Amino acid sequence: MGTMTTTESQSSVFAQLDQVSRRYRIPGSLFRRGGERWRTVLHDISMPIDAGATIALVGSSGAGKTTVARCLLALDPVDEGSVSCQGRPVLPGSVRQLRWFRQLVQYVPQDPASSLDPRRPVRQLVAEPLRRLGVDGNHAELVADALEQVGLDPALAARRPGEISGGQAQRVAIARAIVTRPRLLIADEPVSGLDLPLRRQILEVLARLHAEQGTALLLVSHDLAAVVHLCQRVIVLDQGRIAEAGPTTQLFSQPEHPATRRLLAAVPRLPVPA
Ligand SMILES: Nc1ncnc2c1ncn2[C@@H]1O[C@H](COP(=O)(O)OP(=O)(O)OP(=O)(O)O)[C@@H](O)[C@H]1O
Repeated sequence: MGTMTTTESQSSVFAQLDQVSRRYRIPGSLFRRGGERWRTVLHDISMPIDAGATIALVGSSGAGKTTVARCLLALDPVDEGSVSCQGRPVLPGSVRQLRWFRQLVQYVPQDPASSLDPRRPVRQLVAEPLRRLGVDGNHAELVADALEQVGLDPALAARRPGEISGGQAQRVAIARAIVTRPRLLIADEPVSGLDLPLRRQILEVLARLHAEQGTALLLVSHDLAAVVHLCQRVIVLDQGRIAEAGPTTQLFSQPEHPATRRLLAAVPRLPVPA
């Protein structure tokens, strides 16, 4: 690595967290003698994401996965370190300041179906990022294209969230996230709470997006089978630190860190080559 020039080492990195720490003030602690108390939930996280990569972020509940995603999305500020995309710093800011970044990096939040405004038809819900970010082009065509990519019947565009199924709503949320044609999609537990056939459908949508559009994926998931199916690399978080990271097959067949072993022990029949 030491022999790499700066240009070479940066050429394939699309976005990254560099030595990021994040902490929260412990509620009520303002009134304690001796000042405020803080709890650090991310410690020194460095995470380069190459263009077109498929990366899973795994770890037990509370390990810090969603916080990493929110820092990377500039939804949360970082207390130390930095976030960048295409070599430009990314700081929480106004829609106008972050317009370039929001077009490139999109998010499917946890439980996306509940984040859809029930009063609006699918067509408007999917078009919303185009309007908000002031994206040029024919919005109706971009919406139709996004709906097609997630395998939704164009006839659904006129319906409201209450008139579609849970799996369809999940796909609407993904369509809304990909309508700006992002280069990185961050999906937080996109298949949790879905039954097996729906899980497969959603994973296929994400796999196709990567295969056909070259979109990089960062998947936050407890579902290690989904991780094996979709992601080339895995990052294991444990108590706010990176415990272990590497290619999925290698990491899951020869886990070194106890946190990785614990995760694997909870899934007896993971389809990983020995
Ligand atoms: N707004 C907040 N204020 C204080 N503490 C927070 C806040 N958000 C998260 N935390 C704490 O940060 C830690 C990491 O939370 P985070 O949601 O990132 O974990 P996670 O790995 O995504 O968990 P899960 O798998 O349960 O979603 C947890 O201990 C959580 O309680």
